[in-house]
Amino acid sequence: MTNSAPSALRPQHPVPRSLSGLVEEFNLDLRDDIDGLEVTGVSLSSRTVQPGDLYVGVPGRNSHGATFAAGAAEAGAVAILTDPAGAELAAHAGLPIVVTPDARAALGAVSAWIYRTDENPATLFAVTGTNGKTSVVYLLSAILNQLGIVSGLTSTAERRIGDIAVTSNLTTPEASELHALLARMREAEVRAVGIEVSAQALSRHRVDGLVFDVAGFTNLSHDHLDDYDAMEDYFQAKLELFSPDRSRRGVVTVDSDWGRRIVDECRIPVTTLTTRDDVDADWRMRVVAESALFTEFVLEGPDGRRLTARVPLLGWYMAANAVLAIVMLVESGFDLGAIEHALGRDGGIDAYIPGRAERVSGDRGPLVYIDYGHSPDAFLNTLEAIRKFTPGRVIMVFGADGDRDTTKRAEMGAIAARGADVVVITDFHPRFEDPAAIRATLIAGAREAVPDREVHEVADPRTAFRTALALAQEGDSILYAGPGHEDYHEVAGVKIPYSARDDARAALREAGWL
Ligand SMILES: CC(=O)N[C@H]1[C@@H](OP(=O)(O)OP(=O)(O)OC[C@H]2O[C@@H](n3ccc(=O)[nH]c3=O)[C@H](O)[C@@H]2O)O[C@H](CO)[C@@H](O)[C@@H]1O[C@H](C)C(=O)N[C@@H](C)C(=O)N[C@H](CCC(=O)O)C(=O)O
Ligand SMILES: Nc1ncnc2c1ncn2[C@@H]1O[C@H](COP(=O)(O)OP(=O)(O)OP(=O)(O)O)[C@@H](O)[C@H]1O
Repeated sequence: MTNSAPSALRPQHPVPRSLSGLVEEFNLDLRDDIDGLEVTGVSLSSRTVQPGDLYVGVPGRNSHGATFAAGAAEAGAVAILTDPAGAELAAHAGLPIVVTPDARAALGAVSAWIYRTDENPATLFAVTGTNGKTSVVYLLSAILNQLGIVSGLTSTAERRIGDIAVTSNLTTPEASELHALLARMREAEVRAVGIEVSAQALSRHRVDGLVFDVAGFTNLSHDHLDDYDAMEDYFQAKLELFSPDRSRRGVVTVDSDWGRRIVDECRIPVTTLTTRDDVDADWRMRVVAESALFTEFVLEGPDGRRLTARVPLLGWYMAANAVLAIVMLVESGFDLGAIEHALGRDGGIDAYIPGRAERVSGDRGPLVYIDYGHSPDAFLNTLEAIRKFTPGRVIMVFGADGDRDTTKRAEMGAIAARGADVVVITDFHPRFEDPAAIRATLIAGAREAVPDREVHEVADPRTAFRTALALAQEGDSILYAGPGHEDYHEVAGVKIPYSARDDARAALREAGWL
């Protein structure tokens, strides 16, 4: 069972720390009297302040956080930490002001100090890469549970401690939220944590104040070129995870040149992993059996070490994600034999990953998968995997994010047209963009790649899915890519409730397939 009431998980029994102690520890510039004041938490947003918090006001794209100091005071903040510009903006908010040159850069260490996350820390696993981060984090957590280790995770989908979960808004939380989560996990006696680390998190100080025990790399492909000028900048952002300030050791998938570059350019000890026959690596994975329901693999490593296991998931790449999780566990000190024993006893890795090639159809009718893939490479891999087990036609429903990397859209259209027999193009999160223009770019990409591909343009996602379903028969598969686990649709700044998983099930019932 899942409780999703609070929007963030914080320690339930925080131990107050003196504000003057904080000022002294970080050599902060004090502008007001703070004698006797204590802090029990830290928040980067006035909307999430809890009584006793230090409110941290940082400049953003839209506004300076210090503008919201009065709101933070009203919510119970005891003081504000900000930069000199923020100090002026917050001057009349009625909060004692503490100043540092770059408050965002200070946030990680300050949060670690307030929440004491360096005391008795759990083993920390970080996962980065364009695709597969969420999957690896869930696979890590599943294997840890099978080993009897209490674990926690933070992913694009949710932050989770055992049965308690909250929905995520960012892939990697801001440092204030991350340290609060780790403090809460310590209260729950969590001994190992899987943390999904985005490039943006590394560029924006979100994982500051932590050193990961093991960092894992999946792959790198075209995405986020709205946040980074070029693939090289995006790569450099990820490479930073493999530096001594960030991680003690690494496990790198070297299937791509990007992975090999991490090995060459990183400054920590790394172990390598491949799924390819033509690539050298310390560990090698081969798929030995697969179906629409599972993928079985053999993992071979140094000194003749070997493990056979299966994941209840579709596609070779899920086996690649699983072995990355396994080698990361081995690098942190777990015994491969013990892992094999635990997995063998349970018939494989007992993982459920919300919205990643998640099958929502039943025993009859077309197979329907809801997927979070929203990059060209994710489309390519998922389509290939589905094609393998589809005797009939593959029908793909998808759209593209508005206000995000526009340069990947034509390629997404092209890959869909090449990999599917029928393409239904719909709206995803148009945000503030014109949805018809986004659809037009996707359609142009599809038409240029395969001029005679059957393409339907259906703006409304509910109708789009029903259009696909009406075209499908027993033996066909429908891939609905994009929404994954999400439960909203973002249009012009408004989040409209919409769960593709629930809606697809409803449509299957209406059609008599469920
Ligand atoms: C580019 C980026 O990372 N932006 C993040 C950033 O926004 P920003 O600095 O522009 O903030 P802003 O809106 O100007 O506000 C300034 C400050 O005022 C505060 N504020 C604002 C309004 C208010 O009422 N009260 C208040 O206190 C804000 O909390 C913030 O601290 O700080 C905000 C608060 O934490 C984030 O919500 C926001 O993420 C936006 C939503 C975002 O879309 N980020 C994407 C690019 C992102 O980070 N994605 C990655 C990768 C995902 C993947 O791999 O696919 C991720 O890790 O999620
Ligand atoms: N190892 C992989 N290689 C290539 N594609 C993958 C891999 N793992 C997953 N994918 C594809 O990427 C999609 C997203 O997977 P996942 O959510 O695990 O990645 P992610 O890195 O967490 O993405 P995001 O940061 O956007 O959440 C999957 O549904 C699948 O289509």
